[in-house]
Amino acid sequence: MFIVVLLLAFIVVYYFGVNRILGLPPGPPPLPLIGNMLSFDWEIDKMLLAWKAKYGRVFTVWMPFPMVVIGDHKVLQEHLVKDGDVFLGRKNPEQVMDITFGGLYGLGFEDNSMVKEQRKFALRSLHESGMGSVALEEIVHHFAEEIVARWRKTGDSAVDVTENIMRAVGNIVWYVIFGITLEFDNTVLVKYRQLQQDMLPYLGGPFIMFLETFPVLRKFEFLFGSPVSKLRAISTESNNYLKEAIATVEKSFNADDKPSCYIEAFLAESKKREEQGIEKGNYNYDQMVASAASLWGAGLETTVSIVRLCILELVNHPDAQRKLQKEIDEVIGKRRIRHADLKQLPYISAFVEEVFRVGNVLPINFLRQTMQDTEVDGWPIRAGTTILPQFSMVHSDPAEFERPDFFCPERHINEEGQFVKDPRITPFSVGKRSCLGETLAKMEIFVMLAAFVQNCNFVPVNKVPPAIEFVNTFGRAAAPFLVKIQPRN
Ligand code: HEM
Repeated sequence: MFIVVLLLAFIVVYYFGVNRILGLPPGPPPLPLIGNMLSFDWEIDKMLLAWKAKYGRVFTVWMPFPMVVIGDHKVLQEHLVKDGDVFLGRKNPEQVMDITFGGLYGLGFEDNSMVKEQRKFALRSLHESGMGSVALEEIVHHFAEEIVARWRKTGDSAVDVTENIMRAVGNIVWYVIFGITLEFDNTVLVKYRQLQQDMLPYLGGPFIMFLETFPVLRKFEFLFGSPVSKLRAISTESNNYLKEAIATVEKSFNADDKPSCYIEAFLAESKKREEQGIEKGNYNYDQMVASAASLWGAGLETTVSIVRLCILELVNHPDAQRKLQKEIDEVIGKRRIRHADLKQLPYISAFVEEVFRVGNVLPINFLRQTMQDTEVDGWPIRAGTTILPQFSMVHSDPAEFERPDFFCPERHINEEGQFVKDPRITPFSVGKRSCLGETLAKMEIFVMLAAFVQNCNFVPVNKVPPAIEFVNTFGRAAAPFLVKIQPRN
């Protein structure tokens, strides 16, 4: 009896007082072990906005470990941008990284001690080997035109646009990593992508989710149907695709040539260190494989998701589609559209900005970790605290955007008809861990969308356009939909 009373007293104190005792900002009361997980809803931003209304613009949520949520534009700018180095760390999924890559490697979930060096190297090498270049834009055009040619032949059929977009975006990321593209119908990328999808049920399963908080559970995996060994088997198979591609780059690699992709730049740095007798440090094979996986993982589904959503919005908003086509017809005509033309195309900029606002491709942003003691909005925050910079909450906050669920590119057009960039819309996040591929993603999305509407009309299969519904897992994407594609003259 005494133990039961003690246990109940502990639960009550924990429920009402744990945030205060730990000096964390207030938030929904958590339960021991499971935190706020019972309240979890995949409509994450709606759930978080309700808590923001109740607890303030900085609050604590336990999933099941505590994280300080920032979903306010001003606070994000004031702290994550101005104090970038303080918010540089990640709360890394250490167990998942150990199972899939043998440790904290890659770009995104690397060890916090190597983030500055590896991020700087990746940014420099991606730019030196062509990210943002006209040559890469040519490749995007090539794939956009291949898709247009295929779609223009689809006649009266109902088309799922996903696979063609995936093949194009997948090839572009592959090119950035390995310096080659594959034939459009080559199945390697489709198979590799399928393996990533096969991992999702295990990654999202309760056992793996709890493993991060209670690593001791790994000893009892036999009780849970061995999700760890299944995850390890799939990731070994998928890493083998990357290892084969790396081996091909190694065969033709010449250290005297300018690197043409991320892997060549990595090999060059590693060789330089070897020749100079410097410790190879983080320029090792495991880091190279995991970085390739990070670039693919971060660059594929995100971009595919936004391009698909552009098409879904076009079908749902025929007026917007006509405006885009009119703008392109008047400014560009029939010639190939260049990324540099964007300045003269305010409506397409506004359309993409609005897709970014409603798209929110990461339902929960990557978690950060404070590198030193600091304060956020008046709350003292200790080094090592997990931070969730949930910028997407800003995008769907009715206090920031009138009728946030309503898709309206005109929000971003001023009275003079010019596009006005809204600083509150930050789909690539903010601060020193923001997206590494922003330049590439924006160029891909613009070039593809422009080529698609210049050459095709997207119309509903029936009279009513497909519903705009989202499927949330680790990424957020529009549910499968079909459209009809009519060639424009
Ligand atoms: C529409 C497309 C994309 C969107 C919306 C997007 C968005 C994001 C977001 C929100 C983050 C997390 C930032 C944070 O921690 O706060 C991120 C990280 C990252 N993205 Fe992207 N991304 C896109 C495309 C790409 C592409 C094309 C690449 C490269 C090929 C890429 C590479 C990365 C990497 C490596 C990181 C981890 C950065 C770090 O941890 O320092 N992303 N991205």
